Amino acid sequence: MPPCRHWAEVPPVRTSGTCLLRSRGEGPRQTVREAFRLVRRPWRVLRAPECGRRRGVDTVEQPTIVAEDLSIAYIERAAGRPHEALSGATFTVEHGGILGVVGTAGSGKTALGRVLSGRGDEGRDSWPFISGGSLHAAGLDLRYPSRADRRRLTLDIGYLAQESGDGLRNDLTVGENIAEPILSRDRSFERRRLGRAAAMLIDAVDLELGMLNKFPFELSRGQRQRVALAQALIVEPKVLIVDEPAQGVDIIARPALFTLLERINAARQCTMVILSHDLATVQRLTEDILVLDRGFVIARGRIDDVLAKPDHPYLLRMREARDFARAPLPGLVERDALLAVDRVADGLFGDFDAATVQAEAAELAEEKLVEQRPEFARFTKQGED
Ligand SMILES: Nc1ncnc2c1ncn2[C@@H]1O[C@H](COP(=O)(O)OP(=O)(O)OP(=O)(O)O)[C@@H](O)[C@H]1O
Repeated sequence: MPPCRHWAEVPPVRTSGTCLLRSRGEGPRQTVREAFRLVRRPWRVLRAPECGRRRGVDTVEQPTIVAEDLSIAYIERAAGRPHEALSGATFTVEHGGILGVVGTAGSGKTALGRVLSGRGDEGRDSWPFISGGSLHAAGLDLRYPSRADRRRLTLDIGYLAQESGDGLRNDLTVGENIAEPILSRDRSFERRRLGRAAAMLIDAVDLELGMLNKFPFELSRGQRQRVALAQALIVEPKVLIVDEPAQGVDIIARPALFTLLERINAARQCTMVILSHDLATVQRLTEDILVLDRGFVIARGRIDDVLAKPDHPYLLRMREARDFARAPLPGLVERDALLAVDRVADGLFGDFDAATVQAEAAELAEEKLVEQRPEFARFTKQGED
C-alpha cells in the first residue's frame, strides 16, 4: 500500500466500533522511528465515514445535544433524599458547536457535565442522576439509555473531569493508560497501531514522547490532566465534555491546551461543552454560553448579547468582571511599551507619576497596553490628570 496522502485513501481503522487516529503518510512498513518522526507533523484524525452513519446516530442537521426541561439531582447521603442541583434546563448544542457553561460554585455545572458524560451507571458514589425532563447527546438517550446506548456511551461521549488526571491507573504506564479505552474493549487490537496513536496524542497534548513510558505518579497534576485528555480523545468521541479545562494546568501550557481543543473541534466537528466558573476561560473557546445560577439557567446566547442588558445580579457581576479584565488600569500608560516600562521601573520604589508618563507616551501614538502591577505605581484616574 503506498503512503497515504489523503484521508479518503485510508481504509477505516476500526475495532468494535472504535475508530483510531492515523496521520498522513502512514504506510504499513514504517518503523517505530519513522512513525515517531511523523508525530511532529500536524496530525489529522480520521473517523471512518461510516462511523457517522451508524443507526440512530445524529445527523449533521440535528443538534448533537438536546436538553428539554432537564432536572438533575444528587441523593443527599445524610438525608437520604434527592437534592436538586439543576432544574428545568432547556438548551441545544449544534453539531460541531462549542457551548460554554458558566456559573458560580454550586450552580450545577459539574452535575450537568456528569450527566452529559452518561457515566452515571458506573457505580460511583454520589453521582447525579436525571430526575426530570430529557437529555440526548450524540443520538443517545441519556435518561433512559438502551443497552446499545450504554455500550456506545464511552465511545461517543468523552469526559474530562476536573479530577480525571487523578483517576489514571498508577499500575499502567502513561502510554498504556492512553490506550486503555481501546484495550479494555479489544485486547487483540494491533499494538503497533495503538502505540502510534498514543504517541500522536501525547504529542498533541504537548507532552514529551518520553512520558509514554512513565507512570502517572511520576507526573505533575497538570501533566496527568493532559494525559487524561489524550485518553479521552483516543476513541474519537463525537461529544467532549470538559470540566474546568484550565484547572491544574499551568499558565504556560494553557494556550497549547486551548489550541488543541480548538483543533479537535474544527478537525472532527467534535461537539464540546466547556464548564467553568471563569468566563475568560470559556471565552477562549466559544462565544456561545449558558449561564447557571443556583441550579437554574439564567441566560443562554452569545456572550455580548447575554451581557448587553444584564437582568440578573450574577450577569451584572459577570459583566463587571469582564469589563474590568478588558479595561486598562486607571491612568495606565497606553503608548510605547519600552518608554512606559522604563519609566515605571524607575519609579517602582519612588514617586511615580503615571499622568506625566502617559502624557509623554501619548506623543508616540502607539496603541499598546502595558501590563504593570498596580501596587507599584501611583495611578491617577483617567481624565483626572
Ligand atoms: N455528592 C453530592 N451530594 C449532594 N449534593 C451535592 C453533591 N455534589 C454537589 N452537590 C450539590 O449540588 C449543587 C450543584 O453542585 P455542582 O458540583 O454541580 O456545582 P458546580 O457549579 O460544579 O460547582 P463548582 O464550580 O464548585 O464545582 C450544589 O448545591 C452542591 O452542594
